[in-house]
Amino acid sequence: MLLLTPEEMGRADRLAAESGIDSYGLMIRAGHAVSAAFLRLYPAALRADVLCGPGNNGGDGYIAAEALKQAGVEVALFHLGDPENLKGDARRAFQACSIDGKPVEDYRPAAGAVIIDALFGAGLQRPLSDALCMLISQVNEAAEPVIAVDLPSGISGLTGKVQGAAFSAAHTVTFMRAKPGHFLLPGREHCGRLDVFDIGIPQRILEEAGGGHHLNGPDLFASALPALTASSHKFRRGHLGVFSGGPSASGAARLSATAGLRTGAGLVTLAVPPNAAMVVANQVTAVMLKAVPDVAALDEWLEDKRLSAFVLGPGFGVGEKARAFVSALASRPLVLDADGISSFADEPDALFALLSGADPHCVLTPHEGEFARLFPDIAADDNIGKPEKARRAAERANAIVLYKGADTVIAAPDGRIAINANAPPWLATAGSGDVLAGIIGGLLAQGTPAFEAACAGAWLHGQAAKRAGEGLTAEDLPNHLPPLSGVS
Ligand SMILES: NC(=O)C1=CN([C@@H]2O[C@H](COP(=O)(O)OP(=O)(O)OC[C@H]3O[C@@H](n4cnc5c(N)ncnc54)[C@H](O)[C@@H]3O)[C@@H](O)[C@H]2O)[C@@H](O)CC1
Ligand SMILES: Nc1ncnc2c1ncn2[C@@H]1O[C@H](COP(=O)(O)OP(=O)(O)O)[C@@H](O)[C@H]1O
Ligand SMILES: [K+]
Repeated sequence: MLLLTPEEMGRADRLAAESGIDSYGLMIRAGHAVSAAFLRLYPAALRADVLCGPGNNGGDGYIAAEALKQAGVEVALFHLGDPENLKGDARRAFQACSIDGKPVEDYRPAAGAVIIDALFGAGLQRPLSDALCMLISQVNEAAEPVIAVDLPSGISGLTGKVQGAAFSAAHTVTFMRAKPGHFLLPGREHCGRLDVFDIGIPQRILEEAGGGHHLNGPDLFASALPALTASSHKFRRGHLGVFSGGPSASGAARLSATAGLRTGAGLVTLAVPPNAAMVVANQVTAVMLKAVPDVAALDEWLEDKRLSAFVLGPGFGVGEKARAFVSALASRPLVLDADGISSFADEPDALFALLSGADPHCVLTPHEGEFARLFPDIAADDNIGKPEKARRAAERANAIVLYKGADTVIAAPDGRIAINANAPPWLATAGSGDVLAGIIGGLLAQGTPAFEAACAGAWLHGQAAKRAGEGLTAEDLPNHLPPLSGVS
């Protein structure tokens, strides 16, 4: 699903105005969506406390306040700054509002009221003042429900970051399209339940204004998933190679291998150091085994062109052997995870050189610590959010970067960005990342392009976790993957 950044939403606004759409009409519909949400969600509320800011977010608030008054609700109105300074549509909305307001400095939360937060939305530009931070923390502590207009004030719609302080809303009402900040952390947690209302901007304008950011879901990858046909044969379903660590460190690679097989790879082979062969042989059945002691053996194995993708990293061990193996694998579809990433901490440029020059066919799957090892300067840049960090990393590495976390972001060197939001918190369990690497490897092996494989992998991983339920362990995940033929 297309997401719009605040800047893109502003562009959509301008394009809508240029095409003859009445911008005040948009504001009226936005304000009415907010008042309707209040009436639907809180029919027993004693009062609506509407807090209006100095821009169009405040304008939506004035429209909502008047509509609630007309519906018979007791409304208390508070404004930030002098409302006589309001401009454009917000000024018109203020003038059309028949409620006398007070300065927001006078506001004290009271029991039984529902707060409508119309202080700042897409136009938030800098951290909030100390006085506003204090007000917001009082409201959050009072724990009366907050309905946020567009975004909880204090949350950046671009990055999801808190600018000083932010309301913890029970509901957020936004318009036309959600923004990245609704799904990125900590923004997602401040939004409560998110409702997106259509206020009448045509789809073609939204598509012209936006394009980079998407919410991850089947619309991004379903058409690129492998489809089974009557003539399918295991050799046509791809052969995934997964590299294992030594005898005491093979569990992670076994998890990846099982996940790759469950995702539909026709064949999966665990490549093991010879001293791990017996241990691993005792643990696997459908997954095959091959002793690959060194790079010479790997080069020989790679002559088999039916091997169509690889996973390297889970439990592999950090060091020279990993770097040498990656060097041999760099031109093939590859998921580089965990130790495979950390092995390049001292020389990330060596990895980027290996991956440069071809169509991106490698998926890097760092968690926060691994990301900082490969991209220390990007990780340390506090001025940008997670999607931009992932995008810059993808561009630098010429690879798909799947930046893990509760708000996993997938980015491609060409600028495509997907934010994944279907993962339940119980996915934070040992070995779940190894399963994710295997799912993506299984898709790469079947010919799914790298960006789509990474997006599908993150989404399928989240769905499997939901289906397995709370208390799952990583071993449960492959058994709960949804059938690919049902993904649409
Ligand atoms: N298509 C759309 O996008 C529509 C948007 N509407 C509303 O318009 C809003 C965006 O309006 P604006 O662009 O006017 O932006 P906002 O109303 O979010 O905020 C802009 C105002 O806040 C001030 N400001 C920014 N950060 C501040 C800070 N930290 N401390 C104090 N003041 C600060 C700015 O100087 C400016 O006056 C949306 O969030 C939405 O609620 C609706 O009216 C309907 C249509
Ligand atoms: N709070 C959370 N909510 C949802 N998913 C999470 C959360 N924390 C981590 N995850 C996901 O769980 C997986 C953990 O992977 P990783 O950090 O590599 O752990 P491990 O090495 O133990 O497998 C990632 O896919 C990550 O996105
Ligand atoms: K708001």
